[in-house]
Amino acid sequence: MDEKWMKLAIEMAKSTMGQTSPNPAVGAVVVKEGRAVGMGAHLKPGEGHAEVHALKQAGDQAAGGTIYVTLEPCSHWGKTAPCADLIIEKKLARVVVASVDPNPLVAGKGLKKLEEAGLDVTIGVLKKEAIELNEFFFHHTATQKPFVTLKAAMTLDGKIATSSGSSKWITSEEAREDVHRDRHLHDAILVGANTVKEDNPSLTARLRGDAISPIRIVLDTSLSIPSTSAVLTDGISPTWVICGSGASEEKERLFAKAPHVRVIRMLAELIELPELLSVLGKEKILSLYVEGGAKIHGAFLDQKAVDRMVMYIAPKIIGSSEAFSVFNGQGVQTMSEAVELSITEVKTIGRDIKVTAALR
Ligand SMILES: Nc1c(/N=C/[C@H](O)[C@H](O)[C@H](O)COP(=O)(O)O)[nH]c(=O)[nH]c1=O
Ligand SMILES: Nc1c(N[C@@H]2O[C@H](COP(=O)(O)O)[C@@H](O)[C@H]2O)[nH]c(=O)[nH]c1=O
Ligand SMILES: [Zn+2]
Repeated sequence: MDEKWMKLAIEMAKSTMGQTSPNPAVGAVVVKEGRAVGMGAHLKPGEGHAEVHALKQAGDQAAGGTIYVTLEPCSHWGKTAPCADLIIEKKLARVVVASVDPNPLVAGKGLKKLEEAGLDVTIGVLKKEAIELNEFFFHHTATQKPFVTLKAAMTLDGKIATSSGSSKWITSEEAREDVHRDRHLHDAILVGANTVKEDNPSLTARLRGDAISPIRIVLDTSLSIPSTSAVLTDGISPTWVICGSGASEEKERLFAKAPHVRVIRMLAELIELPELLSVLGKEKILSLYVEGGAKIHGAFLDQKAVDRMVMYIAPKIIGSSEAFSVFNGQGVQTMSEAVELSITEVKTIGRDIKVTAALR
């Protein structure tokens, strides 16, 4: 029966993915004599944790019951009171946890507190599913840098635009909606100055129904994008323009006039990815969706700053040696240096294919 209740907790946590960052997505169910008496998920950073919602609903039926949580109950004072203490106070008899919380403030302390208070603690029920749920949170806790997903949309012959720069559209409506779903799941989306100049993209998650648009990050060493660009003027979601140390102060002031725009100046002349990722990590960006173009993709590949590749392939051929391929930059000279991946998913979306691969 443990799996049945943990499955419910995981389903609830899954439904909140994309809205809890920089906190993990967490689900909790309180069960008493075989019946669910309380359930809840963490809905927004700074608000109640999953356990708090579930225990509130359970009321005094929680005493003597079991609580199933997808993540180890926290034991520290963050923006909210520690859940481990609340579980003890409400006299639960048993706690079932799917995954341990890697946050150094919690890591094992919550479980220890519960065991010392005499509760029966079970760990690891549906652990794999629970960890997959919070891959971005666990990665950021371990590295202090965002989990990087690199996404490209290409023709069957590996091009992202014709020699004249035409690229609308390569993939179909359904595939582009799938992209918007992935944008919703990431804290930030990143493109280079050339993509802004070529496509003037909005980089928002415009799903049928509701979606959360990520923070839009534009790598623009010399602040060269037009001040009329959609990302600078539409005010739909925050835009952070990253520039080199030598970019014009005048342009910086002009861009930063819009309330939703921030200019972040790097220490180096050129934007170095390791510095960028640690700056974003400090800004609590747990996940970064790198949408292009070829120069950006080349830089992330050359510097091995990618955790997952998502390739959309359309059944179209455009040919020409002048057409734009997916990765500019250095690349490798011999096949033995090729970047090795393991393909984790292949699926068709409408007439396109989506290939997801993890770096080995
Ligand atoms: N050209 C294609 C893409 N092109 C992606 C570009 O990098 C840029 O993000 C687009 O112009 C998206 O703009 P917006 O944010 O929707 O306004 N991406 C895709 O998945 N398929 C394509 O065919
Ligand atoms: N969201 C969540 C937990 N999140 C844990 O607590 C930290 C955030 O604390 P606070 O700033 O107080 O919200 C977060 O980094 C993670 O370690 N823990 C839980 O017991 N249940 C929850 O539902
Ligand atoms: Zn908590």
